[in-house]
Amino acid sequence: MNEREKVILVGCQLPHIDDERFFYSMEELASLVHTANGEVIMTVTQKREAIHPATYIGKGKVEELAHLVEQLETDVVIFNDELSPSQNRNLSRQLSVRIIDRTQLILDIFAQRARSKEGKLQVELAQLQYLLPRLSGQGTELSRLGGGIGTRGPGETKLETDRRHIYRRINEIKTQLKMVAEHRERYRERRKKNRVFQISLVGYTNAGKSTLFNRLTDADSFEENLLFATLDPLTRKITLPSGYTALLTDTVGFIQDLPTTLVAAFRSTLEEVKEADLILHIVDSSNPDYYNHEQTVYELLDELGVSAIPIVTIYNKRDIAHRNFVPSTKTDAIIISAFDAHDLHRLRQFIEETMMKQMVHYHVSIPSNEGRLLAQLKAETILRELHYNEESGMYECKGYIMPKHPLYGQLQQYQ
Ligand SMILES: Nc1nc2c(ncn2[C@@H]2O[C@H](COP(=O)(O)OP(=O)(O)OP(=O)(O)O)[C@@H](O)[C@H]2O)c(=O)[nH]1
Repeated sequence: MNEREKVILVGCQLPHIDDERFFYSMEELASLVHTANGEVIMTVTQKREAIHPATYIGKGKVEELAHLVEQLETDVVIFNDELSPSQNRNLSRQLSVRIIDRTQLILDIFAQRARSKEGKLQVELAQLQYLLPRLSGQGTELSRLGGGIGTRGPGETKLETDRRHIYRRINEIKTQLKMVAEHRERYRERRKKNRVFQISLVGYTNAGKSTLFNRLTDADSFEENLLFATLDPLTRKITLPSGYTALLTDTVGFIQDLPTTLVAAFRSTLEEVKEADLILHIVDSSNPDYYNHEQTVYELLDELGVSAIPIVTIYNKRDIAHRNFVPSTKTDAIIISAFDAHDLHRLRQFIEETMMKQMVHYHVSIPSNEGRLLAQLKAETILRELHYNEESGMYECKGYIMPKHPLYGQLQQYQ
């Protein structure tokens, strides 16, 4: 979508969707349009028993819409759902303006935002998969125009070339994606060997993940008041109050009713979460729909098969929390604002304490000539206490270590 295009939003409320849900989903669509740089000038909604098979909304509503499109000099009409290829065609014809559906809009945003090679490839794949059935829809029409029975119209020939081209590109992308995945696997193995504690940030889109990621890691990741600012996992070091460093990974924000083509494509960007030792679930406490957002994230995590990984909840945006907000999670939780320095300090402590619950306590006496071991304890474990005992000539160390860490075995001899 081009900058500041004038947009009319269209939504259809079916009997099983209550008013509140419908309202939020239209609000979310408006946010998506804002993210894509469009300007919403009007919202048109209709209550229906079922979607109209030919035009999505009813005949009268289409006429009303056509009128508005002209009157308001609209550039684009965006539907809050995925339109079938024929609905899209019929509506384009009757409204004589560009028609976009929710899937296409999300694909557009993903395309704008993808940064890594893998992200870009996945978006292109999803775009081509979206395009394929729509291309064939157009084809029947073109071939009808092009020639009689049994002959091949020019449109159809072009269509087949296009289609062959798309299939070829899809295969290329799949091969490249495989290579990228293999590379990631090797990288992951290396990280695992180093036994670093890995933390993943997950959450509904716009919850504040990138903001927290930046503030916790002192690195400038992409952060904006735009949905989906984060499309690719980013990993950086986080230093905790004891001086222990862990790895923190930011992930793609999730959204309800993500188009199926995208769920498949984007799941692999969440693969990193599977490797996490701890998941931090960020929730936007200022969003009135926060409870459903939480459930959406839980569902996704369940699908990913990561229910065995410890998870804690961070309720963010305390400064503007919604008046009805009550923490609803069964997990350990903390309420913070990413903009408050003191809260960030509390958060670091909270994270460290949570990590300690997964570690085992150690108390060892290290001879003073074991400088290397001491340095390792400082960097790779949570070292809570360290003092030199003059009498014994030993360093007394107390702290917490991951049981899977190779140092754990080594420490036994110094107990
Ligand atoms: N008032 C307030 N705003 C916040 C807070 N944390 C983040 N924000 C704002 O919320 C918006 C979204 O934050 P992001 O960090 O981009 O959100 P995200 O979860 O990474 O979003 P996606 O990349 O879309 O998944 C930005 O405008 C932030 O400035 C907070 O504690 N209080």
